[in-house]
Amino acid sequence: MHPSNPYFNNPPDFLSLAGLYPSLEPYVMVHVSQEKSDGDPEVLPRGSINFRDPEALRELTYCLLKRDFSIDLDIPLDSLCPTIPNRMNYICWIEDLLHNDSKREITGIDIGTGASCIYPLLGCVRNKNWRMIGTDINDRSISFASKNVSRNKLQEVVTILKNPSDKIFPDALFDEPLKSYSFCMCNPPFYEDEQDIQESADAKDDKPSALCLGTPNEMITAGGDAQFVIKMVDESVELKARIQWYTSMLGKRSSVDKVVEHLKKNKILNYTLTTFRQGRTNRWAVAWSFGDERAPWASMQQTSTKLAKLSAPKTKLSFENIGISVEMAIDRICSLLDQLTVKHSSPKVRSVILAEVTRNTWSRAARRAIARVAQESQDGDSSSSTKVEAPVLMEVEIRISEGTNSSTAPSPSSSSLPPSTPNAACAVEMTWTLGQDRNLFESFFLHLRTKSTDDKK
Ligand SMILES: C[S@@+](CC[C@H](N)C(=O)[O-])C[C@H]1O[C@@H](n2cnc3c(N)ncnc32)[C@H](O)[C@@H]1O
Repeated sequence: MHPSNPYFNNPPDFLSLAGLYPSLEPYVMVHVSQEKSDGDPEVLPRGSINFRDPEALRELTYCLLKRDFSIDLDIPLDSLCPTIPNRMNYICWIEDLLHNDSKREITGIDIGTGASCIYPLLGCVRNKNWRMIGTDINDRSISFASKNVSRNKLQEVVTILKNPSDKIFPDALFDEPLKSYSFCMCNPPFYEDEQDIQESADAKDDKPSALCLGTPNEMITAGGDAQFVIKMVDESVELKARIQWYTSMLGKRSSVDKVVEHLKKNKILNYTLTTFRQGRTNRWAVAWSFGDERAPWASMQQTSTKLAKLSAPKTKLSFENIGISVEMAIDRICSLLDQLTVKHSSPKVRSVILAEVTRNTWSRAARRAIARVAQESQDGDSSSSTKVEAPVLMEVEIRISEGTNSSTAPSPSSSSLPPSTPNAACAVEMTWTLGQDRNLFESFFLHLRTKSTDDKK
C-alpha cells in the first residue's frame, strides 16, 4: 500500500466503525479471540465483514467515506462498489506524479467515473487545489455521479460529462483551443466478455476475498483493459501535451506488457509503472507524458521487481566517492559545474544542487567549439560571442550525502576536518527531472562522475 495512504498500516477496525455508524452493525460479525500479551491470555473481540455480501460491502464503503473524508455516497446495489483503500492508492500515486503540488491549480480528468464518481470525490476532497471532470458513457452512471457531486456540494470543483462518442477523450474536453489538463486517470472495464471474467476468476488460486460486482458496462469492453488503454495511447499521440500525465489502471498483469509495448512502438519513453497491492489483489498502473518533465522518482518506488524489466530506463544514477567528505564533494561538483558554465543552485541548506543545462559543454567536440569561440573573441571577432539566453535542455537534481563506506572515526561534517579524509566517503545521486534526451543525461552524469572521482585534490 502507498505510504501516504491513510489506510497504510491502519486497516479499518469494523467494530469501532460500527460503533460510530449503527447502519454497519448488522453486517459486522464479532469473534472473540485469545491473544497472549506479555504471556497473559487476553480476550479480544474482533469484527469482520462478509466481503461477498454486496450490501455489507456497500455499507462499509459508505461508512469509511463518511468517517475519513466526510463524503456522503449513494450508489445502486448492482454497480461496482469502490474499495476505498485501493482507490486511495491511485490518488496517492497521482499526487506523487504531480510532486504533491498544492500551490497551483491542478486539473484532472477521470475517464469512466462510474456511478460513485469516486476518484473526483476523493481527489478533490483531499486536495483543495484540484478540479476534476468525470466522464462516462452510461446514462445511469452519469445520473448517480452528478447526484453524488451535488449531495457533497462539490459542483464548483467536479464536473460530470457524458461521453457521447466512441472516443476515450471526447471533443467537449477540449472545446477551448488552449484547454489543457494536469492529468487524466482511468479505471477501465477489465474484461473482454463474460467468458474472460469467468476465466480470470478460475485462474485465481484462491477465491477472491471480495465480490467484484459490476454492471456489464463497468466490467466489459472490446479487447479488455489492454485495448482500452492502447486506444488511450493512440488518442494521446494526437493530443500530446494537452494532458501533462496520461495514466490508467490495469487489471491484468498481461495487459501491462501489451501497453508498454505499444508505448515503445510510439516512441513514448517518458513513462512509469506501479503496482497497487490491496490484500490479495494486485492492480497495475501506467503513466506517460509528452512533456519535458520526467516521472518523479517517488512515482516509481512502488514498482515490483517483476515489473523492473518493463520499466523505462532509470532517471536516477549514483556513485560513491571514497576519500572525500560531503563538503569537499559539494565544492568539487559546484566548481565543475562552474567550469562547464552550468547554472546551479547553492547547496548550503540541504546537500542538494539543482542544475540547469542549456547545452552540452563537456563532450570533446563541445570543448573544442568553446575553445574556438574563445580564441575568436580574443582575436577581436565578437560576432560568434553574442550572448543569447538559451532554453533549458535538461534539469538535474544532485544529492550528496555521507556514503556507506565512510568510517565513523572523523565526522565528515566536522569543521576540524583535514583537507584530505581517507576515511570519508560520500554518495552522489543524480536525478533527471526535466528534458527529452537521455543520452545527454547519461553523458553529463558520466562526465561529473569521472571528473569528481579522478580529480580529487
Ligand atoms: C470499472 S468502471 C470504473 C468506475 C469507477 N471509476 C471506479 O473506479 O469505481 C469503468 C467505467 O468506465 C465507463 N466507460 C467505459 N467506456 C468508456 C468511455 N469510452 N468513456 C468513458 N467512460 C467509459 C463505464 O461505463 C464504467 O462506468
